[in-house]
Amino acid sequence: MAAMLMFLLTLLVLFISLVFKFVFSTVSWYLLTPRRIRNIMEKQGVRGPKPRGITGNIIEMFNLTSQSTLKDMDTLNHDIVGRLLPHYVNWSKSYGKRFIYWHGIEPRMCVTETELIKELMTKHHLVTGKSWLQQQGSKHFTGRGLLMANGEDWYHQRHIAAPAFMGDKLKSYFGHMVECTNHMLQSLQNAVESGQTEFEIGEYMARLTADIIARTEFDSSYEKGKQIFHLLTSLQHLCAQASRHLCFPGSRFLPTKYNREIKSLKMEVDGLLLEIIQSRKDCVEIGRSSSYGNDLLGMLLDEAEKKREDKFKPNQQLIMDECKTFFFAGHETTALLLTWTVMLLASNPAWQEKVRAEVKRVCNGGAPSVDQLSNLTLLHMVINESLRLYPPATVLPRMAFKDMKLGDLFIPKGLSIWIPVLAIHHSEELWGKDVNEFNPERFNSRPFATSRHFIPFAAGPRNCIGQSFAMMEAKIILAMLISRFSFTISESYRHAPVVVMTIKPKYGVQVYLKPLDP
Ligand code: HEM
Repeated sequence: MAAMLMFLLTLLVLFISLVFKFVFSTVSWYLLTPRRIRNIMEKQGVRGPKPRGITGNIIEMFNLTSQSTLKDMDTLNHDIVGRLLPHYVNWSKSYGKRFIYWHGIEPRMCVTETELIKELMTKHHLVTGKSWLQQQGSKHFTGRGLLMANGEDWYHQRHIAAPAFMGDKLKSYFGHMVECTNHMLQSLQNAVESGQTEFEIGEYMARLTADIIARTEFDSSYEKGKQIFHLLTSLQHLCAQASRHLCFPGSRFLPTKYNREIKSLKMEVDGLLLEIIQSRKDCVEIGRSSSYGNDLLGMLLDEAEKKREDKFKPNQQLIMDECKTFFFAGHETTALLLTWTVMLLASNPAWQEKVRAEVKRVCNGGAPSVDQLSNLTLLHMVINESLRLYPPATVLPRMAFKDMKLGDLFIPKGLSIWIPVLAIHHSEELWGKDVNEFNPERFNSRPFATSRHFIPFAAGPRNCIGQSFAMMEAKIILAMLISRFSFTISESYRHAPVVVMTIKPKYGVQVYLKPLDP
């Protein structure tokens, strides 16, 4: 009896301490820490809009962007910051260059000063990273893949993936890129021959870049991986709404329609990826193949095999997360870059002609060779200008995991620093009066191309791992497209950029295509 009482008492004490711990961490998480961070930043003169309960400023941001993107833009101009980041415009007017706002309970300090940004990206990459809210938001999408990894995990994952994007390995993708582009050009040609004149070029670019990433990184193809790609796109759309669903304590555990939908999609994608991974393993086990393959998936499987005792050895879930990360990061961003560039060239015929003449001169009328790519300087300038006006990643987030100094500021642990890339790329102060005009000439001088306020691929050790891959791909595709077709913007094109994780044309980009004489 006494033993029984003792047991029940222990259970009770355990239960009370668990409840106490839960209450304390909830109060600290939702109230004390945000309040502490706010006080510290206010004392340093960093202020911002008043947060509303646990939703912070999310509702205000949501209402402002819903309003500003309700209609199409009146004309085809590139003055898009007020449309896509209306909250940034309002708050920077009221509170200055540095301000703090609340994404739910997560404090985010917006910074546009280039010196601070450089310091943050180059010096503090190991003590800053992706926040809990961001990680939770993409937990069922790209999971703990490279894009969302932090600290030592990030370091090891980056180390494993980096060789896939360098030197000869990178050059080895060239042939695949040309082959996939030829395939797309042929389907455009067939459509033209059957009488079609208008094309939504975004669809073609999305399919082409999916095909390229599938072939180069996973030895598959768009057609083979179609089901995975569609499921991933649906997952991405759901995850883009995550912040609205994650504000409330414990909301991620509730069986809401949103949570159920997202989990079931994730299970479906993972199931399909598992089949691909298993079939690679089976090929090695039964002796049909001597290695897991030369692509990124093969490298990850090799690593999992090699480092059996290592705590950083990629497990099955991480391999699947990495596949999803590279597919998402490596296909959509490049497709958008290409789509916006076609829109810009279609509405700027003089530049289209200049680039076409350069491609003709450099490539002698054929597809470019890997060595000729660096001679396509005008095309390079056009791509940069497109990345400046429509950077696929509009903001760069970094959360401080330790107290640190940034310039003259003391940054407390738990504060997220947000770099509004789109606003920096459209700053009149940094780029001059013609900031919202398409003028690739501004990239003619080298210092501009490498300047600190041009950061479409981020900067420092945690920059885009696929930057060279993306630039090579974009140059090949645009050079081949421009030498086969001339294009003008269609009357049905509606200029309506929106942000759904990345900057997208809401209704696609419709162009008229005309085949050129060979
Ligand atoms: C025009 C095309 C692209 C743009 C504009 C772009 C932009 C970016 C940016 C801004 C980041 C930093 C994100 C952050 O830290 O929050 C990033 C990271 C990343 N990108 Fe790209 N990217 C492009 C193409 C690619 C391609 C082709 C791949 C792979 C094949 C790729 C894979 C990645 C990965 C894995 C990361 C995470 C790197 C890390 O955290 O260490 N990206 N990209």
